[in-house]
Amino acid sequence: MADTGAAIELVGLTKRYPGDRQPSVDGVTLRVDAGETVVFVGPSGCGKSTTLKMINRLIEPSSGSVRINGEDVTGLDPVELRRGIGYAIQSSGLFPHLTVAQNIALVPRMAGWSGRRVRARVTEMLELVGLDPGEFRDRYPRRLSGGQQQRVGVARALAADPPVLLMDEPFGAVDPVTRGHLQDELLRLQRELRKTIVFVTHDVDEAIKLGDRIAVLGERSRIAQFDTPEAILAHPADAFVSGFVGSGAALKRLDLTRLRDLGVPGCPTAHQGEPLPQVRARLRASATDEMLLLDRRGRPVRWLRRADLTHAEGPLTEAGTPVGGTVTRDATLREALEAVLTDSTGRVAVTGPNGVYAGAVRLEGLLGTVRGLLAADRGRAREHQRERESTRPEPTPPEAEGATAGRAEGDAMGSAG
Ligand SMILES: Nc1ncnc2c1ncn2[C@@H]1O[C@H](COP(=O)(O)OP(=O)(O)OP(=O)(O)O)[C@@H](O)[C@H]1O
Repeated sequence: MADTGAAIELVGLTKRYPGDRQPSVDGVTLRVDAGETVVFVGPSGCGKSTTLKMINRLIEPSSGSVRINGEDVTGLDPVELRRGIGYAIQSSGLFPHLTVAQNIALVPRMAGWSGRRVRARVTEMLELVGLDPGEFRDRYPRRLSGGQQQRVGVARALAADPPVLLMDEPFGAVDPVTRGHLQDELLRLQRELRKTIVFVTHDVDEAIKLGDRIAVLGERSRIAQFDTPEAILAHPADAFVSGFVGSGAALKRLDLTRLRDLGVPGCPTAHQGEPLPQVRARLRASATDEMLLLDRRGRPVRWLRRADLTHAEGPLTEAGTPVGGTVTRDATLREALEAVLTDSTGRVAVTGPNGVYAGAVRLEGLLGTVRGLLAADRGRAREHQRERESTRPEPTPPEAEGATAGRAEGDAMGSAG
């Protein structure tokens, strides 16, 4: 049975490595809700990994606390604690002398599961991450590609069904295409499992794609902004965040919404074999100049304009122009925009399962939708900011400011979400 997420609270979490004058992580305060994916993103060396490893106590905090479902974990036995927290890292961290199955089975075995239950779980986990158990179970890690190793790493992290999953650049070591697939897999898994995930990356696009919320971290893990990807793109809190988010924020935003989220607009359709006068009448009665001809299985095959129908004499299957590219209802707005921009007449048919007609999008309509979306994001982000400002603590007296500035900002941002 799936153990779904647990809330995580970091309170004034600080790490000063021995011999360092400055802490590497300075007073991080934030809350990750149960079942949420929060991504820590920030420049190299800002303390993302250190913050993450303090959650499962691979690194002991110098001060501050971590609470999981309200319980302070700094008092727990670290080994016991780590059994309840999945952990996936960039190099996959697989033991080279153990097979795939043995690697995945490690934590369930330590937790005392029966051999039968462990074997069933290994099979289930391999299927979950898209690897054929028969083919991969008995392989050693050296006989896997980088992407396959990372999948096994994720399977191992999930094997004991922990409510919390920590992921430290888990897809950092693979090519961009495989990385995209692994990200899609994680999104799919997360829709099913609803774990609480803290994910570290320095790739802002990855953060935008995967995070329910993103914590943009600056030096010493100071929280520069903690908000939804939409709000961060629409309204970066300061120059550091906008510099980090980079150019093209509006285009990045288009990746966050899929056509199906918006409801795909329809367009008039005709079926092969329908009488021509009936088809002409339908197009005349519609507000548009063009319709889609569907084949016997309901798949769009040709675009028909009024003039095509006026001159049509033979079967409709030879009238008009063939449907070139189509997009599915799962396409992101960016993919849909790309498709209409490359179509010579600025429209594209949308399909559902089995290529069946689901609607059509046009350049003008899509641009209007995108403008509306960006304006709504800006409105919401401004609203968030006003809320944050109204809950910000009273200004610190000048003499104490230097000592607590980082902490106070972390508190204000952390409580905002
Ligand atoms: N074991 C350690 N001993 C001393 N200093 C350390 C140790 N681990 C990390 N640091 C220092 O702490 C700071 C933060 O490191 P950390 O690995 O947490 O950053 P990061 O944001 O995850 O970086 P990256 O994106 O490059 O992995 C760095 O200045 C690093 O040199």
